[in-house]
Amino acid sequence: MVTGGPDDLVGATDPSGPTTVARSVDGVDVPRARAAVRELLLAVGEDPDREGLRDTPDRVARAYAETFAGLRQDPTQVLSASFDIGHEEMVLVKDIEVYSTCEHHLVPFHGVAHVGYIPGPDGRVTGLSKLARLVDVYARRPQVQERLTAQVADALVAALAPRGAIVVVECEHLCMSMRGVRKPGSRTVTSAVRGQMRDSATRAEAMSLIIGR
Ligand SMILES: Nc1nc2c(ncn2[C@@H]2O[C@H](COP(=O)(O)OP(=O)(O)OP(=O)(O)O)[C@@H](O)[C@H]2O)c(=O)[nH]1
Ligand SMILES: [Zn+2]
Repeated sequence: MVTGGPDDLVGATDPSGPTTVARSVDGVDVPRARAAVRELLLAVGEDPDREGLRDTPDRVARAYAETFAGLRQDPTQVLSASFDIGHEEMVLVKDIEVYSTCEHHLVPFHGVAHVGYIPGPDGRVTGLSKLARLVDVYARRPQVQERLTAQVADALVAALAPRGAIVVVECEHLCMSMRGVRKPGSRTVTSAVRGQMRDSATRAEAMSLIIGR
């Protein structure tokens, strides 16, 4: 897994950016991203050389490296730290903040995720923070909410072999708020339910824990 920081710094001079140019940040080809952002600014009728925009292609390239860092992260590594505490009842972490990017418009969608599971017969659990990290791995990619929800549930099942798992994601999509149909405040709710969590009583228990604020 790649962590933060420039992978390679060269002292090159670029007419559209700062003197020291990061060639690659977290695996993102920065010169290429810079050139693309500059083109976009030109395409919408802006002047990328005016003072306020001069460093924008570089900033956006670095911001994208962070926004899409999940493309280069391995969810199995995130969940590798599991431990046996003999707990066989439901574990649920709710209201995990989600910031992701709609793959159709490349604008954010944001909200919360609730991630729960029932450990397998071995009582193996993972660290609570790892559930939030798992959400981030899949959120920091160009995404649709349904896939994000299913990927988190499936990664949990693959790594922990739990009896059951549930993931509920509630997000507002800025592509529906700030443009397009322009319906600010609408929230999309998606769920992925696996294994014993599909049983109606268990599912109802999980949902009541999620809904009960
Ligand atoms: N199912 C699903 N749809 C999404 C998600 N994010 C955005 N969308 C939708 O993707 C659709 C793309 O529709 P298109 O007709 O191809 O694009 P568009 O002309 O920009 O559509 P409008 O947003 O309606 O203006 C829109 O209906 C969006 O609301 C998501 O996570 N899941
Ligand atoms: Zn969108």
